Amino acid sequence: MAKPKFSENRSRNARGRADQQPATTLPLVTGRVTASHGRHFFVTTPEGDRFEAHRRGKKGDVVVGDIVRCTPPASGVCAIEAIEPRANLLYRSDEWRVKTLAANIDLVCIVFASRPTFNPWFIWKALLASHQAGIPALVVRNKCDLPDENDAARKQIDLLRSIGHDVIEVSAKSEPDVTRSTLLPRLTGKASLLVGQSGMGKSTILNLLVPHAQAATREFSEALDLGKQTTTAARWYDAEADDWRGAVIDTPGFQEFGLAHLALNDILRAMPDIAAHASGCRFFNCRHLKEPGCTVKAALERGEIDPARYDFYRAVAQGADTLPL
Ligand SMILES: Nc1nc2c(ncn2[C@@H]2O[C@H](COP(=O)(O)OP(=O)(O)OP(=O)(O)O)[C@@H](O)[C@H]2O)c(=O)[nH]1
Ligand SMILES: [Zn+2]
Repeated sequence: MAKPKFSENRSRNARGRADQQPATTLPLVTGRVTASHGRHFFVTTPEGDRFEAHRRGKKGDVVVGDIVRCTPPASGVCAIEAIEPRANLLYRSDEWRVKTLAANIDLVCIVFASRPTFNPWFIWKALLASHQAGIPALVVRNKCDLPDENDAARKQIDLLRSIGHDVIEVSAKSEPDVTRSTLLPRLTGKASLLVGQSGMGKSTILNLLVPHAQAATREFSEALDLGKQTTTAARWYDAEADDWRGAVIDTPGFQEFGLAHLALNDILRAMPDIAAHASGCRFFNCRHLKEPGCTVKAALERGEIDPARYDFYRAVAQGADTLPL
């Protein structure tokens, strides 16, 4: 997994500012942020101890997956003093703004199924966001036991594979053992973030991989007195089963990936089916939207680009920065 430098107690994140200096002289405890709700966090140490944490100074900068240094817990609660540098950071967004989703992820698993009807844009957005964050992605088609009306799932898999994405097909509920043995070789030793539209089978897959996940969720809700309230933050579950080690990060109530931070170059790099036609445009900084003499538009008109993919490209590119290629 991209790494918990648990034993290190360095101060390179403290940046020498007074408000970031530890308020205690006792040695700091290092751990992983495994859950969050507003300004409350759960930090888990490498020994498996878990305690509630608050960010010193009430900064909104802690995200699930962070390795943090905390004051030794008093009555089960500690203060997060510093965040270790992150290997990567994924974003999500809602209607109003872009927010962080999770840090230090090794693999993004994008789950979809033929029922309920999936939205290809969700998959494509997740692929863009993963690519931009520099994290490999694995597309998981679940519920293969259900009929695939109009072959929508099959066509999607063919498209994704044709542009170089890794896709596996499972039936988490009807074939749990096969699903587990298909997933484990890909997930072992990694921190894998599960994303998917509601009802695609994320929870079923999570419970298959980390059987204690439900109990851990209950414990978290009780400790923070959340009741039935759901949270939009991710949750990190360490798996220490006999047959595998790794972590699975669940994203309940997940809405959208934040793509507002993407530049045109990022989008094209993550869409090779569009980028393949993006050489020879009349303008060197062509955005392949309305410019005359555009080779992407010409390829679209010749039927060499999937119109649905171009529509998606256009929607995302219209919100992107204009950087010359
Ligand atoms: N037929 C079939 N049903 C499945 C499969 N996997 C999950 N389901 C069912 O699909 C429904 C939704 O599964 P969940 O695991 O709750 O889906 P989710 O993605 O976690 O949904 P949210 O909690 O809303 O985000 C449940 O009724 C599952 O039993 C499968 O492989 N085949
Ligand atoms: Zn162009």
